[in-house]
Amino acid sequence: MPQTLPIGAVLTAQELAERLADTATQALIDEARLSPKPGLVDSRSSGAHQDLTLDLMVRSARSLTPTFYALALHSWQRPADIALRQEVGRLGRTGEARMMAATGGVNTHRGAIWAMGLLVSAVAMQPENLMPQHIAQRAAKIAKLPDAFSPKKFSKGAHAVQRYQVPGAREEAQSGFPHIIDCALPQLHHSRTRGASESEAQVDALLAVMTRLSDTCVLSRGGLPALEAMHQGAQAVLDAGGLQTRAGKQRLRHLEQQMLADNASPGGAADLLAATLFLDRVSVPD
Ligand SMILES: CC(C)(COP(=O)(O)OP(=O)(O)OC[C@H]1O[C@@H](n2cnc3c(N)ncnc32)[C@H](O[C@H]2O[C@H](COP(=O)(O)OP(=O)(O)OP(=O)(O)O)[C@@H](O)[C@H]2O)[C@@H]1O)[C@@H](O)C(=O)NCCC(=O)NCCS
Ligand SMILES: Nc1ncnc2[nH]cnc12
Repeated sequence: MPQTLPIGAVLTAQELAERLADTATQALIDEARLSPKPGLVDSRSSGAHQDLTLDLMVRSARSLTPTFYALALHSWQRPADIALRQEVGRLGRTGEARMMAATGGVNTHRGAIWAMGLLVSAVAMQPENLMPQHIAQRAAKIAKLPDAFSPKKFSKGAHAVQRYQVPGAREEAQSGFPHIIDCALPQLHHSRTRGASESEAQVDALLAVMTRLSDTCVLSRGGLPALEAMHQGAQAVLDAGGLQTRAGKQRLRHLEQQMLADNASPGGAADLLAATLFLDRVSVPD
């Protein structure tokens, strides 16, 4: 069962930062190991990826602990203002550089650094207010502020957002992580309540995100047909009762075959699942 993090006003900034950094890192590792995940790296295979392995994902996650620690420490009891936005942006870019150094230049967790980094900051800003929706709203406030030092360079995500006129990673954060708050967390709780095992409940939470997210990784690799196939396939698994049921497992195998045929990987949904696991472990219920 997931550990509840006993965060309280009694923790020093350093103690809180250490706990948040460890919890964020573990959430990334748990996401990477979770199986079966269609198209993604998991404990069975590298999914649709040629340049990723589970070992690389775990190494990448571990390289990010100091970044999450620094984000928490610098955000401790601070308001969401331009100064904090710039600090968070600088630390996030340092994290991206650490990740690239740890993986030999492979992008394993860029989207995760963004989502998890903002949520780690948001917890540390107000550690006495730990309702998931409130944490996500604080993260959104930082994400909406401009970062004058952000380099203007090409990204596949920004290209997909423009080409398909859909929200991407930036917009997900700016709108308060609706796919975590309205899809993944409720599904996680629902599946647990229905008696699913912890890993089945986590896969169901991933699928709940995959039913609706405009995942720019899927769009970049397979365009709109691949995205629509993912939405429908993930919904079909949940309609059959999720991973807990025989029919759900069968439909998941079908979704996986479809995604591999499309060369599609829901990297954005995976990042949001990791962020969901983090929030599930540090927040208090609404
Ligand atoms: C705001 C940034 C996230 C930059 O965003 P942008 O869209 O411009 O850039 P991308 O570099 O494309 O990164 C976006 C990543 O976000 C994930 N994602 C995709 N869709 C969504 C969505 N709808 N909602 C949320 N998250 C989403 C996804 O990350 C995962 O996929 C990565 C692998 O992607 P890619 O390199 O395309 O890989 P492949 O398909 O495998 O490539 P090939 O093999 O085909 O070559 C992986 O990293 C996952 O994490 C998107 O990739 C943000 O980065 C930013 O502005 N940062 C600046 C620093 C900052 O301000 N930080 C503050 C907080 S710490
Ligand atoms: N498990 C995973 N496989 C591929 N890309 C990812 N991005 C984040 N988690 C991932």
